[in-house]
Amino acid sequence: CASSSSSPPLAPTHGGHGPAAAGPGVVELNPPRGTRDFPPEEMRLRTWLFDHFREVSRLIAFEEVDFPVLESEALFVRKAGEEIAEQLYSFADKGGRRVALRPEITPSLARLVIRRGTSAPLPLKWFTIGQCWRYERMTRGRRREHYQWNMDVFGVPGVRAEAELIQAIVLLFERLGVASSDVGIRLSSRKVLQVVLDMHSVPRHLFTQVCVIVDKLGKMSRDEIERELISTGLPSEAVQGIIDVLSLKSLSELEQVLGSGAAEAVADLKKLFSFAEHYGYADWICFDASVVRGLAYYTGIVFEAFDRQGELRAICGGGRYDRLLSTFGSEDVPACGFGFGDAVIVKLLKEKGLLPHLSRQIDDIVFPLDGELQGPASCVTSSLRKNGRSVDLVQDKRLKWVFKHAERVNASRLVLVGKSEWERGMVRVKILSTREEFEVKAGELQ
Ligand SMILES: OCc1cccc(Br)n1
Repeated sequence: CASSSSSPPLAPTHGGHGPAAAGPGVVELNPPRGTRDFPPEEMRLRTWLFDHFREVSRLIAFEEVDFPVLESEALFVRKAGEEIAEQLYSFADKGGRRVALRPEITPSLARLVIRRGTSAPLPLKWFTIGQCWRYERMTRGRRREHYQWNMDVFGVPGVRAEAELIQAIVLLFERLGVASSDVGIRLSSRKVLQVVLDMHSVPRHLFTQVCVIVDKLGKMSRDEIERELISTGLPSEAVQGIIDVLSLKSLSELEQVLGSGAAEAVADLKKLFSFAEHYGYADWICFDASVVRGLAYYTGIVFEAFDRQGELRAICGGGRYDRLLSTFGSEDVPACGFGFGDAVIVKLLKEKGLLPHLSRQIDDIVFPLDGELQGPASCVTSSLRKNGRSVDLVQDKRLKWVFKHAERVNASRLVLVGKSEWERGMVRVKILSTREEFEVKAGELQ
């Protein structure tokens, strides 16, 4: 009940007047640039998608965790030139502390694993769905926030963790009606790139920077990639070696070109392909040496889901990060995980005609036929809700409006509380699908 002088009036957006022209004292009604509101129809789609994320996480026996959207900036400061670090949504809070709206969730997961220490028996299989942020100059008009489903495994050094994660992704796609003819999962190992750099005596400290640059393949021209690689100080023959290896499309080619140096990477990949056969998702995955992903901390298998028509950005992506925890001053724990954003998948579903039709659904509408029956109507409503029925108690409307409303919200029943029926302890029930109508004792209505 703030007085009118203390808060500027919100521009009227309902009642048919439309938003007032922006001007002094009129609050901006759009959400901050790059962010979204979720009105009911959008929220139903988001809830539908997140329910699938949750159900798949349950199927793979992952536990849900959560974290603050706001983290210490230090959690994300890395020197590898990642876009995610360059676009960090960071600021000094009122206490002068450097904080950031998280751009990703993996560092928070790692922070909690460290906090929990050895009290948490390994392996840990954790998932979360959370909003992530970036501060990008709006010149590109891209979003500044999205929601990401993350699934991460801590304490499993072998690729069977990656095999579990890839099954989660495949199960999700299958639940949404996406087939392996629509989407593939390309995978490789960063150990491949490590071997190439070692072959050319490139210092190890350049590894993460090289990976971040190489990940821009497909988004930047090959010449630009080569120029960026040269600018890190790589000798030109190393750059050529990298570009040549990235075009390899089979493990046998990889073995031929890299020889025994790639033995570990090839063994990991062969084991993962073997697991894929046993899980039954082999037709979803393919080896692609150009996959490196753009996060500095990946150390092994990396993977990303892509639309086979090649029109969209990666739908999800992830990989192994066995040395992230030591960057936070802790003992390392082998780990791998993926992030699955809420935007590209919806674009894919739209393109494939796979978006669900999600309308509002209410079990009962209770309507008092005149004013002094509002009390009894509330009593009937309360009893139905305690029995688990979703009830819309409608007041101060004409009956014609109530029938229209019942149709709009796909109500199953209309419960009319009328004077003569109530005096006999009864209410009138209309089954809206069959038009069947009957009286029932108010106390027995379920
Ligand atoms: O995938 C990179 C990213 C991070 C935070 C927010 C958004 Br939108 N996109």
